[in-house]
Amino acid sequence: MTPAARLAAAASVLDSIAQGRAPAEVVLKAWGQTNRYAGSKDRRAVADRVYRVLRARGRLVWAMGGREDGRALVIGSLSLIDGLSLEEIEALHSGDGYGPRPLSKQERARLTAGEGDLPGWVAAGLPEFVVEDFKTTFGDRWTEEARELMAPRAPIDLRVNSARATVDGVKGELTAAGLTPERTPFSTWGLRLPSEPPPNVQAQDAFKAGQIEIQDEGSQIVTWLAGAGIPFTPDTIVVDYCAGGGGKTLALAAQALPQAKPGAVAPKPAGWSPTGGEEGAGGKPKVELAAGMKLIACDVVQKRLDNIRPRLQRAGVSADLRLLGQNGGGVEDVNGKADLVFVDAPCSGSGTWRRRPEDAWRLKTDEVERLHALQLRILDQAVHLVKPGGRLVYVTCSMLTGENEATADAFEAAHPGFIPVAISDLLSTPTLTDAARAKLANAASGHRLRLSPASTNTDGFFAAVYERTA
Ligand SMILES: C[S@@+](CC[C@H](N)C(=O)[O-])C[C@H]1O[C@@H](n2cnc3c(N)ncnc32)[C@H](O)[C@@H]1O
Repeated sequence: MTPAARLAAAASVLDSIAQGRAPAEVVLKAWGQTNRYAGSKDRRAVADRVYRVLRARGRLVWAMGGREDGRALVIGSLSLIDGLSLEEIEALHSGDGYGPRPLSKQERARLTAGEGDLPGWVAAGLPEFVVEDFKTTFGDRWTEEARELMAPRAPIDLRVNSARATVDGVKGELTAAGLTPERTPFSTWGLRLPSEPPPNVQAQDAFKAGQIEIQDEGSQIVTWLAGAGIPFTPDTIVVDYCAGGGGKTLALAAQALPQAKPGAVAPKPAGWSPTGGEEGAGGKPKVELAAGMKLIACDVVQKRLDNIRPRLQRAGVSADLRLLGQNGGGVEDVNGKADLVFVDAPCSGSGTWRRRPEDAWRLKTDEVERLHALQLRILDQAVHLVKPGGRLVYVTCSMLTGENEATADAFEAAHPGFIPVAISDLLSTPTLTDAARAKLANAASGHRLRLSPASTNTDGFFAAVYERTA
């Protein structure tokens, strides 16, 4: 493909992203599959342009006079991001071959007009209502938080399944496979890979053998805090109330598993083979949860629960998967019995915008209000499961007050029987490093904690921890 044809392709992919709800990654993959003439370098170039545009979208829309179509955004990006002159941009828009048609008079005028004084939210690259929220939450730090939230090249974090392997063992294995893993600073079971070149984690033997899962360190941290100090015995009941893809279900389970010894050869699931084999389908897990610890993973979407099953098998753990009704029906037998109820509530996902910048422009204020109401409804249902003296943990991967502090405030007002548990009381868990203890003790506000790309180099997370008193 010519450079011009790649630009035309990027514009059309951007239009498809804007018209639907699918992640940019999925749209790009579909484009590659239907345009077989595009080689790997073409696909890389198109993806690179698309992501550069998505990260700078606010500024580009502003520069192009409010136009939001892919063509306008690509033209704007050539000027504002690549720094090309008008002549160079015109040369790429000759209309020849599969390249984009020549610039219109208006487009030329926009490119020569200059940016002028940008409003703060445009410069920050986030929707206006988000910037207002950030100013209130982060004060002077808001620009740094905004910049890092939309910054490219978020690392790929792995959680080592400590029942199957040691962190150093996996680190050595991945290094031998040509990757460059480093230990994560805060999770003792974490490894971090650079995002470039993109590592194919699923192709690694360690992944196929259930030794690693892709999980952001922030997600690991909130799960470690949730499980901190919970005595995992045969009578312990842990409920992952919004299990979704099962990432935190697996991490909750991992805390109850006996750990692999350093230097030990990691056990592989039955049926495991280096090519993937059938470990997910037929493999009988060799490692079981600490005898009898009961893990219940719930969701309102059956397909999500179905997708957890092979992950559980690969990791060698078991869980009771329960489909909930919208009113929370389906777990009545657990009422008042759970030691830990983990509510990783549906949210805007704004904590992951560095990985999915397209979502920033899809979010509207009324959606945040809808999510806030849903989060409260889910918490109202989940509280019934917690036993007296048991723990409730509310988590989001959101950066927004409306889904974090506002939801926690409303929950606390409605449920005085749930008292705050200070984050500082949970930091001694061996799954956190000393660096984490120092950092999180500072970052916490009593029983509430925020993590973010700028403050902890993780995705954005919020956690609030409670104990049921009566
Ligand atoms: C943020 S996701 C969970 C992600 C998951 N914990 C993980 O780590 O992969 C929220 C999940 O809550 C589920 N959900 C939505 N409404 C619910 C409800 N009323 N009760 C329980 N789960 C619900 C959604 O289907 C979604 O899978």
